[in-house]
Amino acid sequence: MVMISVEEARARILEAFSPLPTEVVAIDQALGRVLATPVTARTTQPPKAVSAMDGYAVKAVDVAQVPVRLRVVGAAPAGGDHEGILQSGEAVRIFTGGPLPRGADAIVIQEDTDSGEDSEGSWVEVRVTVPEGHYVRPAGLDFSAGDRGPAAGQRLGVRDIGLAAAMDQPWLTVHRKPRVAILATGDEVVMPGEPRGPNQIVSSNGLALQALVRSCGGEALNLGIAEDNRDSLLRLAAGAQGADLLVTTGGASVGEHDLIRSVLGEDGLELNFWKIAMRPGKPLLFGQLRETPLLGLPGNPVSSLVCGLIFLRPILARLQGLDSDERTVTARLGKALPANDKRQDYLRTRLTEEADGSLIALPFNRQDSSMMATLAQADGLLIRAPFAPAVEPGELVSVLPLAETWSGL
Ligand SMILES: Nc1nc2c(c(=O)[nH]1)N[C@H]1C(S)=C(S)[C@@H](COP(=O)(O)OP(=O)(O)OC[C@H]3O[C@@H](n4cnc5c(N)ncnc54)[C@H](O)[C@@H]3O)O[C@H]1N2
Ligand code: MOO
Repeated sequence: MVMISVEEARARILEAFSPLPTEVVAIDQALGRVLATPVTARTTQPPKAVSAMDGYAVKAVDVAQVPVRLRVVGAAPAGGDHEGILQSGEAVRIFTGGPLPRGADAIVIQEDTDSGEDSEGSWVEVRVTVPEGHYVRPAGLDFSAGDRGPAAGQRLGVRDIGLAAAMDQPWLTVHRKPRVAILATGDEVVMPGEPRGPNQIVSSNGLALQALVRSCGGEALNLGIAEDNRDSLLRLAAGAQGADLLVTTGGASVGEHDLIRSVLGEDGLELNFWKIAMRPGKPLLFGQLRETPLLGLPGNPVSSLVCGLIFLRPILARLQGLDSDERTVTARLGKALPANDKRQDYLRTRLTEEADGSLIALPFNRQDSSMMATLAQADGLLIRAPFAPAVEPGELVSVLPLAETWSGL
C-alpha cells in the first residue's frame, strides 16, 4: 500500500464523520459542551433602569446648583421599589441594582453627599452636580429579550455559561459527547503501578489518549491492553460496540506481532487506508470495523499522541459540530535543518519569544518517537512538508503551538 499524505488522510478520515445528535442538558452540566442551538435571551437585562451605585436618585436639574438640600422621600433597594413619582426638590435613597424611581434621572453617589434628619424627616445635601443618566443603567443595557447569546457550534466556556444563565436559559441544547473506546496492545506493556517483568514497560498511550479525548470534550472508555494474540485482541476490541470510534494503539506496523490489520481484517475491518507520509506516525490506519470506525494509531508513544492531535482531535471536533481547523504560527528557525525526505515531519520544538514579539523555534536534537519527555517539554510541533529543502537559521517555519491546541478544558 502506498503512503498517502497527511492532508489526504485527514480528509478521508473527516469524511467518515458528521456531527452527533443533540441532547438537552441542565446549564450546570454544560461547561465544555458544544452548543447545537443558539442561545437567545428570554429576558431583558436589566429589566428596568437601575442604579449602578449606592447613593441618591435625583433629578439632574435639581443639582445644577450645589450644594443643595433635598428631601429624602423613600428608598429603592435592589429587588425593592419606590412607588411614588419623584418631584422637584426630592431624592430617593437608592442602592446598587435598585430600580430608578419614576421622575428621577440621575444618581449621586453617597460619598458626594451629607445626610441627616430634621423634624420633617430625612434630608440629603448634594455637593456635586451630575448630568442626566449619571450612574443609571438603562433597561436592556446588557441585552434585551430576543438578543443572541452564545452561538451554535461554539464550545461553552465559563463566560458563556454566565451569559446563558443571565439570559434565563436553564437548559441548553448541545451535541452528544463523542464516545471513544481506547484499546492499547502489546505483551510488553502493563499499566502504571502494576507489577512488570524484566522486559516489560509501562503503558502510557491509553491513558494519554484517554486524557486527550476528555480534554477535547469526549467520553473515553478504556478497554485495557490486548495481548499480542488473536483471542485477546478480538475479546477486548468487542468492548467498542456502541462507541462512536475505536482507537487502538500499537500493533499497526509490519512485524509478526502487529496484529491490528490481520486480526481485525478477518473480523470484518474494512480498511480505508494504512500508512501515511508522516513522521512520527507512518503506520497509521483507518477503517470501519462493522458499525464502528477504527483509528489505528502507532504504538510509539509520541507517534500515538501526535497522531491523536492531528487526526483524533479533528474527529472529536467534527462529532461535536466544531470547526476542526488548527492555528499554526510562524517562527524563525533557531538552527539549521537538513532537507526533508518524503514524510511530513512534526518536530518537537521549543518556542521562545523575542523582545520584538517574534518567535524562535529550536527543535530538540533527538526526535525519536519513543521520547515522551521531549513531547511534554515541547512548546510546539514544527511542521516540515515532504521534500522541504535544507533550511538555515533565521528562515521562517510553521509551528503548531501545543499549549493553545491542547489546552484541555
Ligand atoms: N521494519 C519496520 N519496522 C517498523 C516500521 C516500518 O515501517 N518497518 N515502522 C516503525 C514506525 S515508524 C513505528 S511508529 C512503529 C509503530 O509500530 P506499531 O504501531 O506496530 O507499534 P508497536 O510495535 O506495538 O510498538 C512500538 C513501540 O511503542 C511501544 N508501545 C506500544 N504500546 C505502548 C503503550 N501503550 N505505551 C507505551 N509504549 C507503547 C512499544 O513497546 C514499542 O517500543 O513501528 C516501527 N517499526
Ligand atoms: O512514525 Mo513512527 O511514528 O516514526 O515512530
